[in-house]
Amino acid sequence: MPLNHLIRDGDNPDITEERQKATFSTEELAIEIYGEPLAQRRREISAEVLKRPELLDDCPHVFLDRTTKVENSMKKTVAVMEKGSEICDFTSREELGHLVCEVFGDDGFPLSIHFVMFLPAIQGQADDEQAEQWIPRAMRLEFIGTYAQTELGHGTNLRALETTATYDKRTQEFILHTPTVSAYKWWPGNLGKTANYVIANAQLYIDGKSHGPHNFLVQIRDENTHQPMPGITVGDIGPKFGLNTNDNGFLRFDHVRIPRRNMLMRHSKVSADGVYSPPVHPKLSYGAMIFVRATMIRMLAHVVLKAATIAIRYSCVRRQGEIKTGNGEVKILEYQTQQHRLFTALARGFAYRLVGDEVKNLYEKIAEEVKHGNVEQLADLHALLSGMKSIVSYDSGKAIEQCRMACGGHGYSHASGIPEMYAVEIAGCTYEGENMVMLQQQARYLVKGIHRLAHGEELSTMLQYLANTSNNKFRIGESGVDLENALILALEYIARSTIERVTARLDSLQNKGLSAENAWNENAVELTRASRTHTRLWIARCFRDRVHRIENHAIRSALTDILELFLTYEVVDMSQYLYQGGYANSDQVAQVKDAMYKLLEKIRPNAVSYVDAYEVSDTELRSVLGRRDGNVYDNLLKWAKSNPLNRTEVLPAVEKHLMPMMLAAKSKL
Ligand SMILES: CCCCCCCCC/C=C/C(=O)SCCNC(=O)CCNC(=O)[C@H](O)C(C)(C)COP(=O)(O)OP(=O)(O)OC[C@H]1O[C@@H](n2cnc3c(N)ncnc32)[C@H](O)[C@@H]1OP(=O)(O)O
Ligand SMILES: Cc1cc2nc3c(=O)[nH]c(=O)nc-3n(C[C@H](O)[C@H](O)[C@H](O)COP(=O)(O)OP(=O)(O)OC[C@H]3O[C@@H](n4cnc5c(N)ncnc54)[C@H](O)[C@@H]3O)c2cc1C
Repeated sequence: MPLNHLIRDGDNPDITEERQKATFSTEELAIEIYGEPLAQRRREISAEVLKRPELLDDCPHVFLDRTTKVENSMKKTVAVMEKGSEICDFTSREELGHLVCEVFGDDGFPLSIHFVMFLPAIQGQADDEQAEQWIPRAMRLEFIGTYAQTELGHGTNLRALETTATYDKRTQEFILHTPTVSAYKWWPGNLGKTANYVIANAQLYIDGKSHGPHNFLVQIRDENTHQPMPGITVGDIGPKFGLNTNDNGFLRFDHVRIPRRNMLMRHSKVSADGVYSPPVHPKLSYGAMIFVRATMIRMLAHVVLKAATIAIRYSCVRRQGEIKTGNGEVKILEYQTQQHRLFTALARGFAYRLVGDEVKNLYEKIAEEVKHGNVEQLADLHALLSGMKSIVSYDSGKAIEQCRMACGGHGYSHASGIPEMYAVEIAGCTYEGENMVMLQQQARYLVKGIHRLAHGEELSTMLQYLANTSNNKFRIGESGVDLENALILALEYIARSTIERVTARLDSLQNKGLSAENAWNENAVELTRASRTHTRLWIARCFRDRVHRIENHAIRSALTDILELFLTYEVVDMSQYLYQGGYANSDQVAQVKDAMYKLLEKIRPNAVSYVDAYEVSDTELRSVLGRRDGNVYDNLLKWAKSNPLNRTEVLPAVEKHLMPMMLAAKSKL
């Protein structure tokens, strides 16, 4: 009985051959990733979706124009709401998330920001009475909401947002106003044509005094007619690099009045007579961003694993060139270069996915404490998430792009599915805090860590490695030191030495009289590097600990290969830092590379089984190259023929423009 559960009759023999080579059970690995009940429920949900044409696309959605894409997703939203509860448990985020991926793919859908930001903002920042008033209605979808924070002129620097919310004691209302063009809200997802309500972030003014940005619930469209409310100007911002099914929008408030109790008042309050009570932590109104930064790690990893699924499966059915002349053309996955770009992407996908679970759990624990007023761990969480969202969004983007290029010309076609995945995923470098800015948020925390250490103060668990100054020599190959430990210690050294070096430079510039701000800006690139090395270490350690906890021996062994590949790749990628301070020599770095190349060979026979175990259905994958059955060429031809440009043999535009030109050219002879 083969260990890979996806073998079927009629599949491309080249892919069946791969599946027969599996050395671990793909079903058991799926259970390790998703947990037993969910792994099964995901399959059942996928099977149910296939039976319901109203949940499926009539044609590949990349052939549709934007208006039709938006309409299509609205139509499917209604079908999901009507029939979805027969298919999945709506109270389970995981089940619902899977259903959404099957039905909508990556490109957005009308309720995405309602569920990802609007509801979480209310859940975290509304007081109990407000939550009781708004959440049940929002959950029943009596209205749709979004999160409107970014403005035309400011997204990063929240303290400079221009929208105002001025308290009018006389009527006990806030007046929401957009004073300039640059103060238009710009970008919020599903704002353009869908949402009835927004959580608007605006500068709170009471008696002429500013209290900084706060969140307010504002109705922008009538619940019955969907017409903009008085004082509201709203619309879609136009096509984007990706996410074109999403109607990201613009919004202007013209002295819009809302009741006092529409300010979200769990943490900050304004009494009827205009007395302001500040929150226990000044950044609690940033809670919805913290939530998304925590959850986006897994979403981004999911996209990497989908791209890896496509490129690895395709690389087993694509034959091109010979390794040994006369022996016939090989599957392109036999090339070491192909394995290197794809298996490292696979390793990053698994690492980010499993570490993403840990981040989510940590977030949930700290969010619960914050809800009860304990903000002790908020700074640690903010620093961690600032680094995580930056590293995972950027390195996932690189991995997806490698998967795309590894598919050659067909990777450039939308038939591969990867261009859209890349366009959606890479937005993660920008939204929820532009990466360079977020890396610097984390760098502040790291620099503080070095200063605390110098003053003999206690460090948080996350930073304790900064005190390990005896780790100053690469121990690869030493007896009693296994590969994993040597690599983790090397990553610790890289992070510690980078953070120490940049902190020393900052301190020295300030000692010479430069202001703290200028010294910071002069070192900003190095500070972002310090953040990156720290976060990559944190991911590596967290991934290692997760793999070590696996009880099933065969699965632990399968994921240990992936872990070791991940660690060797990370160390090789950052090896220039190992030479600083003489930690390692070039022979030792060559040893790491050799270990990495051996791991590529070891992973090769299981490559298809690793991605099969991640279990993304063909419906969700929306890729001709990544089909489970490996029957790529016939289906590429079908896909091309179904393209609307091929509906007529002679395109009306050819008749109208080119033919007259050519006829005229002939008549001149
Ligand atoms: C895959 C398909 C998916 C598809 C799904 C797609 C969904 C996408 C939806 C996207 C939605 C959005 O983008 S919504 C909009 C998101 N916007 C953003 O993320 C804006 C980014 N900007 C910010 O977060 C802020 O402005 C930031 C850069 C942090 C600076 O804020 P401030 O100026 O207020 O604060 P600073 O002076 O820098 O910092 C003062 C102190 O506060 C701390 N601090 C700052 N933020 C903090 C926070 N959140 N929690 C705790 N502490 C915080 C700092 O560490 C400092 O600590 P000390 O050092 O100790 O003093
Ligand atoms: C797909 C997508 C969906 C979005 N959805 C929403 C949404 O639902 N709701 C919402 O409110 N917003 C949303 N946004 C907006 C998003 O949050 C912002 O675009 C993001 O926070 C970046 O801000 P910005 O556009 O002002 O970039 P800028 O801050 O203008 O960045 C431009 C450049 O300036 C640099 N820079 C800026 N400040 C600094 C600094 N202090 N130090 C160093 N460099 C700096 C940046 O690194 C970057 O290179 C979305 C954006 C996208 C792309």
